[in-house]
Amino acid sequence: MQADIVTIFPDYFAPLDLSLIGKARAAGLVDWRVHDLRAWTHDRHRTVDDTPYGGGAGMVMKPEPWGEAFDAVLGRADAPPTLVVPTPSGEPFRQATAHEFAALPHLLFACGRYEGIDARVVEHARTRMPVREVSLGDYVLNGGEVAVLAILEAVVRLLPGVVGNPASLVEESHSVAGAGWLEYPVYTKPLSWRGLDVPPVLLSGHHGQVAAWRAEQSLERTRARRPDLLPDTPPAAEIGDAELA
Ligand SMILES: COc1cccc(Cn2ccc3ccc(-c4cc(N)[nH]n4)cc32)c1
Repeated sequence: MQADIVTIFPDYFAPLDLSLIGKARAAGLVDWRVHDLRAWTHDRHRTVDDTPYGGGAGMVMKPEPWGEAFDAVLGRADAPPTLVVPTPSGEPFRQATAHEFAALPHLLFACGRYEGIDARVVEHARTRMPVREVSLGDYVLNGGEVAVLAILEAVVRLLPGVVGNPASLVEESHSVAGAGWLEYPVYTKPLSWRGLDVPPVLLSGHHGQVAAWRAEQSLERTRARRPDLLPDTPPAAEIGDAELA
């Protein structure tokens, strides 16, 4: 997979060379290039923003540098990349989205700042490449860089050969392979820690009983914390009331 990242804060992506994602790059499983948007400015102050038409607080990112940055990336690409634009108004980025992105050969990430990017940038981009505007959640960041770091980690770890034990990708929370329930609690040595013991079932050696316990734990957690993932099951509090009734 090839990823191009356009940002006014290229140093944000230095951490990518650490950890698993860095190893994936060294193994040739993914390559990314970080581009400073200001490379496509032509004024003395390397201006990337201006005041919003229609008034309002803050500044908006000018379209010209973005257009030239995309021209440069497209000009070097054999086929158009998919443009990924983090924004509070995007479609929710979920595990299923990560799987979709992991199947794509080339991603181009646009990291906005200020109050966002002039809308014509995405409008024009749609005439020459697929575009996905994605939100990481219902909260507002100051820019797209943190979102791209999260998206890249979620996507690259799904690439074949990146994660040591592919089986560990199957049981995960929100995994599309599983029921999409939340992760069950995990334990390791010591057996007892500060008066807290490992659940005995996990020491039983009965794989069926362990699997059943883990499924129940996942379901219980999902009901309590994410009833939205079980659309036809009311939240735990209501279940308690119903059982008491
Ligand atoms: C565009 O509308 C905005 C309204 C108020 C602030 C900002 C700040 N901002 C600039 C670029 C940018 C890119 C992504 C995000 C973002 C994504 C998620 N899930 N939360 N926040 C926020 C961004 C933008």
